[in-house]
Amino acid sequence: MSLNGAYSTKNPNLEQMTSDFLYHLAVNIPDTKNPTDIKNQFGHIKVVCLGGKDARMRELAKYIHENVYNGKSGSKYEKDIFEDGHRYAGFIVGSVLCVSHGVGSSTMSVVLHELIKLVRYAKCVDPLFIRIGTSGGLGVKPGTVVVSRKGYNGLLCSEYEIAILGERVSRPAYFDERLRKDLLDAATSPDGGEENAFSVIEGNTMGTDCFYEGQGRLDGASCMKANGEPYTKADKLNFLKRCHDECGIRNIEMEAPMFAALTLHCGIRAADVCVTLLNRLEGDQVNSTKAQLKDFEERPFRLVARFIKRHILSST
Ligand SMILES: O=P(O)(O)O[C@@H]1C[C@H](O)[C@@H](CO)O1
Ligand SMILES: O=c1cc[nH]c(=O)[nH]1
Repeated sequence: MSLNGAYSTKNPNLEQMTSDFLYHLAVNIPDTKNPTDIKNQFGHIKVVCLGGKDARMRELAKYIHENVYNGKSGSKYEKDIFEDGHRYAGFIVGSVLCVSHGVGSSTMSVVLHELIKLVRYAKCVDPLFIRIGTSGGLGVKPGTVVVSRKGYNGLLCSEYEIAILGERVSRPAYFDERLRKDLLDAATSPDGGEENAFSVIEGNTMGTDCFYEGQGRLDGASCMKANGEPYTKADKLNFLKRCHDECGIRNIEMEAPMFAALTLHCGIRAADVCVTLLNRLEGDQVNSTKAQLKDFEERPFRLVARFIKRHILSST
């Protein structure tokens, strides 16, 4: 399903707040009814790209400057605009904001809440949020880029569950269909031929709260089942095959259900675009060389940059 662009925060208390401080971004909004500075700085943003590492987001800003704006973005894209918060890094390049989110849903949800408020204060029009990440693949060649349909949690449910006021709250976790299709379209040349030297596929994405046991790895500090017995390679492969066959999961990372759920809840169109670093049916250790990792991490950049050129900048 695709959203209509009418996004909103889901918090009536914000209407009563005359000022706001986005603590982790160190962004001050002294007058929420008339946030002129915020509008001037961020009002033109059309795409917010998110990814785990500060350095990757800095690289992405540079890549977009060079490849989307042909070196003429006119932006100080190397300046970390959130550096005073000492938590996340942010870089503006043209109408794109690139922000790091750390590892996992808890660190990403903090920056996501603050960014959703930020785009709303800035009155950005139909901003798109795209996560540009890495993941472990399931039955796909390392280096494949997966554009997610739905996020699944580690219990194989497509939902994000959070404890709020001592109660379990569960929210659906699917990504925007139109945005996914536009991203997949950007993987092909106008005549329908494959432009990429790598595969771009759609699939479901499992996002877990743990890189090791949560993803069925055998190489964590612990490797135990619910009954306290160690799990075996066969147990792991059984689970990963269930993920693949029963749920259509093609990659595993640590943010998809939360990211899908919070953006959907607030009416923000979002996508998860992750490269797979390894095939988890073949192993657990991420031991790509530095050069391979650079090549792999750049693949989602290439897709998203082409999407921005084709679907965002061409319509302005
Ligand atoms: O965006 P990144 O590459 O950081 O995303 C994945 C999922 C976790 O955050 C992390 C685990 O290594 O990488
Ligand atoms: O296997 C992997 C690789 C990257 N990120 C993950 O969360 N899992």
